[in-house]
Amino acid sequence: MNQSKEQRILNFVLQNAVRGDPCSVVDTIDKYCSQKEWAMNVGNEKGEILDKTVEEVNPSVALELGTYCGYSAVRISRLLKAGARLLTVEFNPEFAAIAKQMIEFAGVQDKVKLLEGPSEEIIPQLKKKYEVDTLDFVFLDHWKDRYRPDTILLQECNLLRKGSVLLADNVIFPGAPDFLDYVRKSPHFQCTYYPSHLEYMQVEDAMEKAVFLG
Ligand SMILES: O=c1[nH]cnc2c(O)cc(-c3ccc(F)cc3)cc12
Ligand SMILES: [Mg+2]
Repeated sequence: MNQSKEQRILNFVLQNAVRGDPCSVVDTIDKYCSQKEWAMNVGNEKGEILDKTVEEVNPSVALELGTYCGYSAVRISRLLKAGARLLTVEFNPEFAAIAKQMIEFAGVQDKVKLLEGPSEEIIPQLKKKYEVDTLDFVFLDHWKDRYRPDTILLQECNLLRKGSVLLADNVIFPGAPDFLDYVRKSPHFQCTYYPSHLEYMQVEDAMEKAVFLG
């Protein structure tokens, strides 16, 4: 059975990156996806915006919606302080299986918990099943049509506190216009727009930061 693109990305990392070195895993994925096969990792340009936001927030508990191959899970978790954790949600079982191996190879498995299933089912379980009180940081990078409903669901589940930071990928391409409209019009969010480019391409894209005001 011929391999998936995601399996080829993982194999390239296993053969070319340094086990236990998250930066080498991130750099190796970027090398493969810029030179051989495009893939929907956040990439290095937007990844630097992600890094700066994570460093600014310095979260104890972070949530990622949309794990894919684990690129941003590795990127985020490499910046987390001792004892901090990242919960990452992936709906697609094939992607989750790849991400699990990627996370373990990078050596960040003790900081990352990979949750397989739809975000709308997992978010309501975070408090009781995953012992979350509130989330300090949320990276939205899953399906654009879920950004707005999942942001509302996070509020309904009391998972946000004054100062919780949401960062959304792809608000221009593929685009999440209903999410942008919602957070920018809501009195409960203070928004900042970060123009950038689609990963590995010269296409315009952007990230939106939305800080929950309580
Ligand atoms: O579906 C996506 N989830 C998360 N991130 C994405 C991302 O960064 C890019 C894209 C994407 C971009 C261009 C294209 F022609 C087709 C798909 C999709 C996702
Ligand atoms: Mg994305």
